[in-house]
This record gives sequence, C-alpha cells and structure tokens, in this order.
Amino acid sequence: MSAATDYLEQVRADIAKRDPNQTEFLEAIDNFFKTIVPVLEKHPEYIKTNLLGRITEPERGIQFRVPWVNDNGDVQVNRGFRVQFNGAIGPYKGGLRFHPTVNLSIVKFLGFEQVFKNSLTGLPIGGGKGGSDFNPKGKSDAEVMRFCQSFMTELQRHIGPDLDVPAGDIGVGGREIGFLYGQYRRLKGYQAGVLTGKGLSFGGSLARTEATGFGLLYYTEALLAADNDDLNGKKIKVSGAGNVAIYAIQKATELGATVLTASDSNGFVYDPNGIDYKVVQQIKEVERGRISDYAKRVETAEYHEGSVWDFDVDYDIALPCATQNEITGERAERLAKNGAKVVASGANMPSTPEAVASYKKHNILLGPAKAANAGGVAVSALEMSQNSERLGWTFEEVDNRLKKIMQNIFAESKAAADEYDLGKDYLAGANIAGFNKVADAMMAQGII
Ligand SMILES: NC(=O)C1=CN([C@@H]2O[C@H](COP(=O)(O)OP(=O)(O)OC[C@H]3O[C@@H](n4cnc5c(N)ncnc54)[C@H](O)[C@@H]3O)[C@@H](O)[C@H]2O)C=CC1
Ligand SMILES: O=C(O)CCC(=O)C(=O)O
Repeated sequence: MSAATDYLEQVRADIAKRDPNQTEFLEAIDNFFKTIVPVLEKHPEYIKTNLLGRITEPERGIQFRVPWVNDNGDVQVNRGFRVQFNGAIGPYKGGLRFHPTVNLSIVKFLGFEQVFKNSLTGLPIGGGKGGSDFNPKGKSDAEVMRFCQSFMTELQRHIGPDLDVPAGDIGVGGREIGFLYGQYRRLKGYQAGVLTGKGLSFGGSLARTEATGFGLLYYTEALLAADNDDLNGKKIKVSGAGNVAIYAIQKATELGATVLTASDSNGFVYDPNGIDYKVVQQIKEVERGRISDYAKRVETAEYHEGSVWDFDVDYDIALPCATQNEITGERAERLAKNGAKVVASGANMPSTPEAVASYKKHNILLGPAKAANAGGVAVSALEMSQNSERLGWTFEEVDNRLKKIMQNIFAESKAAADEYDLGKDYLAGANIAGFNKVADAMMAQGII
C-alpha cells in the first residue's frame, strides 16, 4: 500500500460514511479512484491539500419542490435538483435529466463525471448536472410545458450565462429546453447563453442536436486509427433510440459501418441490413412512439423484447447510448463471445465495474464516456461562444471544430496513458488528462 492508495481509501470511506446510499455516485468515485493512483504518487501535494476530499464534494447542491397541475386538474409534486459540482475552470455546465429514477445519487454521479469530461474538451467550462424525477413519457405537451415552467421558476435563481448553464440529457430535448428558456426569459429577461441546446430561431447552435452522436463516432474513428483500423465495413450494436443513439447511427452509417440494432426501455430492433436513423428519428423524436414501431415499417427488421445486450449476433463495436449500468459483467462476457473488440460509451457510465473488468480480461478497448460522449457538451460550449458574440456559425464550421475536439480528446487521453505506461487503458488516460487541468486550477486558486 502506498501513501496514495491509503489516502484514496480514507477519502472513499469518508464519502461512503456520509452518503452510504448513493450507489451510483460511489460507483463513479470508485471508477475514478482506481485510475489516478500514479498521479497522486507523482503529486504528494494533492494529498497534503486533501484535493480529492475537496474535488469529490460538490461546491453547491440545490433540491427543490416542483408543483404543477396535470390535464385532469390534479396537483402533482416532483423533486428538482441542480448540483454545481466544480467551477474551477469555468461556469458550471451540464445537462438536466427528467426520468422517474432521478435522485441525488444519480445527479451527483453525472455531475462528478461532467467535471472531468468538460475539462477534456479543452474549453472553459466547469461541471454540473441536474434534473427531476418527472417522467415526460406519456405526458401532453401542455403538461410538459407546465412542469418546465414550474421547474424553471425555482432554477432561475441559481443559473446564468457566467454562473451555470444547463442543457438536455435523458428526457430533456428541444421541446423541454424551449419551454425552460421561455420561462427563464419571462422571469429574468433575454439571456441567450443561460441554456444550450436551444432552437435555432432563438440562439441555438447548428450541429448541437447531432453533436454527441457525431462526436462519439469521431472519437471511435480516432481510437481505431491508433490501431491502423477504421469504421468501414464494421458491424455495430447501438443501444438507445434517443438523441445520442440517432445521430450515432447516422454518422456510423455515413462512415461505412452497418448498425445492427437500436433499442428503448421495452426492447430492441435488429436489422442485418442496417438501421435507418431517419425512421428511428421519426418514431422517437416526432411521434414519441416505441422502437417496436420500427419493425412495423421496415420489412427486414425484427423486434425483440428485453435488452439488446442479451441478444447474440456477431459484431465488432458496441456503442451503448441508453443509460448507466446497462452492460453488466455477464453482458460484457457475452459481448466478448460475440466478437466485439471496442466499446465506446455514448451513455454516461453504461458499463458496471464488472463489465469494465471483463473488457480488460478480453483485451476489448474501452472508450470511456467522459471522453467518447464529450461532443455534446463541447458543442454546447461553442453555442455559448456564439451567443456571446451574437453570431451563428455554419454547420460545417461547428462540425469541423467538433471533430478536432474529439480527436484531441483521444490524443490527450492516449498521451496520459502513455506517460504512465498504461498501454491502451483509455479510461485511465481520460481520467488523468481530465483531472490534471482541474487539479492545476484548484491548486492555483487556494483551498477552495
Ligand atoms: N444528450 C446529450 O447531449 C448527451 C447525453 N449523454 C448520455 O447519453 C445517454 C442517452 O441520452 P439521450 O440520448 O440524450 O437521452 P434521450 O432521452 O434522448 O434517449 C434516451 C434513450 O435511452 C433509452 N433508455 C432510457 N432509460 C433506459 C433504461 N433504463 N433502459 C433502457 N433504455 C433506456 C430511452 O428509451 C431512449 O431511447 C444518457 O446516458 C445521457 O446521460 C451523454 C452526453 C451528452
Ligand atoms: O450540453 C451540455 O451541457 C450537457 C451534456 C451532458 O449532459 C453530458 O455531457 O452528459
């Protein structure tokens, strides 16, 4: 045991003592701590100043009541959250998730990951995350609007273009951001830079909708290129059928791969000829329907209930784009048997610790979420830049910048892995590269 491992164990024990029930948050901490031991060995000053004790405690957290009235006139109450995790390198930045499972543990795990992801983008943004246990599924537009208006009535006190800039995540897309922005503007006046993912007619950026999915494929391309390989002819399993999945399917197909699957929380579709992202987009984004409808429209597709990761088919690359912990240890073993060689994470923390161990055992390359899915928040930061200069860039301009940012994230993660002799452990590389910048900023700013 080194001083570094002793220290990390102590910090971990203190966190678990304070918040024993925050299982997702503790999982994110464990994934992170496993990889930064060599950095602490090189920088004893981080131990001396209890940097890890500080970096794992959010700077601020807000929990609030969100009352609203449904279409039947019944009064509903949901819980709202915003965790401002770390502002050392810029205003807090990160999405809002509306899903019945949202609680403080989930918001904290997402906020913690966001700190290092945002640092990796190379842009001046701190990390935050928020959301509510409100479920937009099955609600009318009017109900979603009333909920968003009530949510923003409280949140507006805590956000601002130089303070904290929320965006979308699961259950929060263009419709929700529009309602949230409208209520903010009503209460505080025009401030385009207070939210990102806005509509194009009121300050949104071209390519933000596509950014996380496109960025995931640019990252995957860079990871394959390091092994003299590319996406052409590859077979890919995608999970999810939302914002990230749809544009991941589009870009993967454009780059010559065949995407075999897409899924939602009920089941998945399999099409050996390749999933058509436009059909998924129509069903999920326009009609707000179920992925099972895909098989009713595309003859070559089959619909199956259950998880896409429990379905056996030969493929090369897994792109989990649904939610946390969707790939368990058992599913990772199955993924290895099916011949997959790469897992690039569109979703946040989609692999359990057992799954990550299984990838290592089978020499499967892992593109970790904080690197592979950073394209969304990167383009959000570009949206903030455009809002500040009151200009809008072309799609090509934003897309080119996104591609460079993703290539750079891979290069920096690889360089950090090389520096510490970690081989192709790009999870450790991303954690270290993301951590370095936040650590430098915190050390320079005193005990904060
Ligand atoms: N939207 C963004 O810009 C970014 C999103 N992410 C992450 O990507 C993932 C997907 O987010 P979005 O596509 O934005 O959300 P979305 O709401 O557009 O789509 C989510 C998809 O995942 C499925 N899903 C949700 N919970 C599930 C569950 N328990 N089991 C199986 N499927 C489930 C839904 O049916 C839907 O198809 C999340 O982990 C999110 O945190 C990461 C970076 C940026
Ligand atoms: O665009 C953003 O600010 C946030 C995106 C996000 O929530 C994420 O990266 O997980």
